[in-house]
Amino acid sequence: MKLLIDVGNTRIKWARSGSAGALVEHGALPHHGDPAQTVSQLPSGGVDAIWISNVTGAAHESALIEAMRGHCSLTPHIARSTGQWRGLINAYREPQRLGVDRWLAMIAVWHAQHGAAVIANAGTALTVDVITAQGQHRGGIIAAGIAAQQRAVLGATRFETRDLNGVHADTLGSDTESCVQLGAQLACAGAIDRVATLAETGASRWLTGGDAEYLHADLGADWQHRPHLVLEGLAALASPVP
Ligand SMILES: Nc1ncnc2c1ncn2[C@@H]1O[C@H](COP(=O)(O)OP(=O)(O)OP(=O)(O)O)[C@@H](O)[C@H]1O
Ligand SMILES: CC(C)(CO)[C@@H](O)C(=O)NCCC(=O)O
Repeated sequence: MKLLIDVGNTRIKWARSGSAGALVEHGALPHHGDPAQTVSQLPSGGVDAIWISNVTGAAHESALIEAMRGHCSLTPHIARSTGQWRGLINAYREPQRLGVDRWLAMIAVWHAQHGAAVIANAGTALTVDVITAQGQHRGGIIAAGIAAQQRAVLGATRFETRDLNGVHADTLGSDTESCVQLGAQLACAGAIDRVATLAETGASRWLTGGDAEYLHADLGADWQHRPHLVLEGLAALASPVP
């Protein structure tokens, strides 16, 4: 059994996968800035390999490796962005600078279907990437995610707001909180839609990340909500070459 771990800026998502690569169990935990401490809480029974995607930097990576050695007596494989993977070509001139979570989400989609695609990851940050039918990554965008959009507007202005938790706006806002909420939500949905116009006609559309479910309603039925794309990409990377 493999233990797959996606360390994001806010949360750790994890799953276990069997020999066929399917995810059989999964979960998510906030790490409060200390991912190494948090991974020590993950289930370790029956695990014979560990694969990690980490976007929190080199210092956390070293701590994560040590934590997993202590927790499972295994040295984890650390996923890296590379120039190509089984016909998928990275658009970055310096491929290793592409966030590994973006690369893994693209790998998951390319592994599932060799075709043109738009992949949006709505997490702490929002990223959207485009690949062609030939597997060429055209590039993408990085923007603030919904919560970061809200913090940005509240930090740059002086109006008073009440608690934004639990505020959901599905029509134009009629108080400060719903206006701020809808502004952040539509900034993300609008950016995703705009990037999608740059993709080939007929490109499949994929949505992942902690805010994906929430954005799905704004984006429409041609977007597939796949909550675990980064973990699916880790499972594909860990799979033997066919
Ligand atoms: N139970 C939850 N706890 C915390 N955030 C949640 C939860 N459910 C949904 N979210 C939303 O998910 C967002 C974080 O998404 P996700 O976990 O995909 O990000 P991340 O992987 O940590 O970030 P990134 O990939 O940008 O580094 C939060 O901003 C929040 O709006
Ligand atoms: C943009 C995030 C934070 C999204 O998780 C991550 O993919 C990352 O740290 N990327 C590195 C910068 C880049 O992708 O160009």
